[in-house]
Amino acid sequence: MTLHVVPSSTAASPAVAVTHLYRAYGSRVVIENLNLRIERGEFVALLGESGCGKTTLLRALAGLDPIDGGRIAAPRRPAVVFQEHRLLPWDTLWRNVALGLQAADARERAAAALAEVGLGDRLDDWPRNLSGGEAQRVALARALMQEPELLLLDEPFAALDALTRIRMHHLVRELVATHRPGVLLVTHDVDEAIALADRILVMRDGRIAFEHRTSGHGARSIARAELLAELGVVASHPIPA
Ligand SMILES: Nc1ncnc2c1ncn2[C@@H]1O[C@H](COP(=O)(O)OP(=O)(O)OP(=O)(O)O)[C@@H](O)[C@H]1O
Repeated sequence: MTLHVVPSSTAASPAVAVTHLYRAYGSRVVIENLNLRIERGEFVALLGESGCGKTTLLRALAGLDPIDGGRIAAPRRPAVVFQEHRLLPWDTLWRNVALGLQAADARERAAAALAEVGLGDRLDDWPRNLSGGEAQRVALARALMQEPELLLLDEPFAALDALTRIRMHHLVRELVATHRPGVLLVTHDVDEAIALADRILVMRDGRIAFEHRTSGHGARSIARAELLAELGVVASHPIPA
């Protein structure tokens, strides 16, 4: 438990640079010599079998867990959106988004962030009145308030119904195009990764074992087959088209 997230300096620096990362729980090594660089404005998705260490990596990048070796260089503390919204039930939506910000314009800034996610008319509403999709919109607004250089998304759409998930995909693409943070999305959904990411990583044996750059629709079906094979999902009975 030695090194941790250290600030990186120049404007040209990436959203995050990870070198030789190592993390173990007792004798169980989960991350070993992992290297990863995400540029600002770049959308990266991380796939991998259950238990391969995706959440462990994300929590280390977020500064929520210690690391046992290597280096994580980030210009600023990353913002995180989890699968569950983690809103405070006793605070109104704008106060949840403002995160205790004491500035005189805190309400105004929270209102702008909520407007960006389509909830500009719900400032004084309460988390209990939100649908699952709306709650995740508020969680995204709260993350954007931090003006992150790196946005970490830990399966934020997994609990949503299919249509809401597609709407959220459009929204998150828009927000990333506007604010240009680097993004790391942990997901189990190969199609979600293909729909959203510029670059898809597969984690295995504690490191990044495979990398795919998405480019245009023609390449997407190839990418899907390739990614499923990397994830060890091989159809013994191909589904007819
Ligand atoms: N606090 C902990 N103490 C001990 N072992 C842990 C702890 N957290 C995670 N692990 C172990 O580390 C490994 C990686 O877990 P992690 O949650 O990072 O995997 P994951 O890829 O995110 O899995 P999933 O896709 O199922 O969420 C697992 O074997 C898990 O049991």
